[in-house]
Amino acid sequence: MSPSLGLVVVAAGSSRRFGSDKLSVRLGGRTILQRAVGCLRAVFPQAPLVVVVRGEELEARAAELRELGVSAFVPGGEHRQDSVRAGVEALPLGDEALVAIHDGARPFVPAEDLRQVVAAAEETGAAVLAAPVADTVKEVDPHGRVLRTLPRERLVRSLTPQVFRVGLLRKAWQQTGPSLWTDEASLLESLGVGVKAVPGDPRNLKVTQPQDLAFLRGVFPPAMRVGQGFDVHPLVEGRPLILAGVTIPHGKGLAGHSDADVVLHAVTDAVLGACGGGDIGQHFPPSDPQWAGGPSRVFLEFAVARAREAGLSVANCDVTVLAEEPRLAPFREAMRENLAGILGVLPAAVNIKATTTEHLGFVGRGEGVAALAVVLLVGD
Ligand SMILES: Nc1ccn([C@@H]2O[C@H](COP(=O)(O)OP(=O)(O)OP(=O)(O)O)[C@@H](O)[C@H]2O)c(=O)n1
Ligand SMILES: C[C@](O)(CO)[C@H](O)COP(=O)(O)O
Repeated sequence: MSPSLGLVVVAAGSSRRFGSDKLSVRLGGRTILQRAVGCLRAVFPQAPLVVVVRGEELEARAAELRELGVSAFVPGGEHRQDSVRAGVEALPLGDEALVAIHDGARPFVPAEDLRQVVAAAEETGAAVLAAPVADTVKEVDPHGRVLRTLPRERLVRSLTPQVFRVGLLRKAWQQTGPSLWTDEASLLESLGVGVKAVPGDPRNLKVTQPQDLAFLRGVFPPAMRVGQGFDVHPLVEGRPLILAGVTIPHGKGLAGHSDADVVLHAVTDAVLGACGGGDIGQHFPPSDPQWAGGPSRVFLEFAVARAREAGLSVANCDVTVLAEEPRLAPFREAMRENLAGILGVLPAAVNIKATTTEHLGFVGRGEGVAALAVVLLVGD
């Protein structure tokens, strides 16, 4: 039995007005296209879903959307309406079925809006989501001279999804010539088909220009992940004391497999912790001779790269060093700058504190140095 509802997301545009690939921009940790497709998939988990993409992006988009149960990716056409047609014709739908057509550039559709517009189309054969107009709307001539003010109470902005009986669309495509339509509702209207406007959430915005993102970043706040790290190394004769990559003159230094930079180790664990990347020993085991005596910045660079792969970058880092001696205040700025450089942030986003333990415990007896770190990662 063929399905009663199919879904099409059009994503084959050129983002000309935006200036770069807008559908790949991340909002709250997911791309605009992932969010647009995800809105439909969440409400209709079983419906066949076609995503129409630019020919050269077929593979990349398939990878990007692999968890969303897309039935097929098809190449788009020159205009949005060509892409819509390619998507609808790729679905296994009879004339009586409904198809919901959605812009890949609209990342926010409330589930209830989607259910309402489909329900309206079941009744009428053609329905679109539509938002009220808040401004006074005027018609102007090509020179910008106002011709008239339109009656605002009867105006709405046409959104997507737009839902139609497939047979109505097929008939319309047969009957019309090469005219351009900015949406499928206008195509049907031109043939006298009644289209129901269903009130939709005004936050269902189509990303068209870069400034549209400012609004949507409020709808999808960035992901925030916090991580903590802790490390200890023994203080011994005959080793340099290296903290946050800075060599500090002192009679003793820290013992360890690498350069034993206790600060960088604690920060590495904090970054790994924040992005769910395990811990330093897992990635750089002390049993592996290649890290013997090596600089610990390699470990932190690895952790930062790991976070970046997850779409996260460092917002700030706070470190506490526990050492009875030497006094670290004279080296604090150098340590801060070095650490900031590795984390890829300004020094103002890094804070280094030092404290003794009042002669208590292994730190107090001068047997070792400990470091605690907290890192905040933010997504884009
Ligand atoms: N030939 C086209 C043109 C547009 N679209 C899709 O239709 C939606 C609405 O189009 P628009 O916002 O105009 O996107 P772009 O065409 O990418 O933008 P621009 O006109 O600025 O190039 C977008 O999801 C876009 O990817 C499409 O699939 N095929
Ligand atoms: C379909 C649409 O999103 C409804 O408002 C709009 O018409 C698309 O227009 P565009 O020029 O393709 O961005």
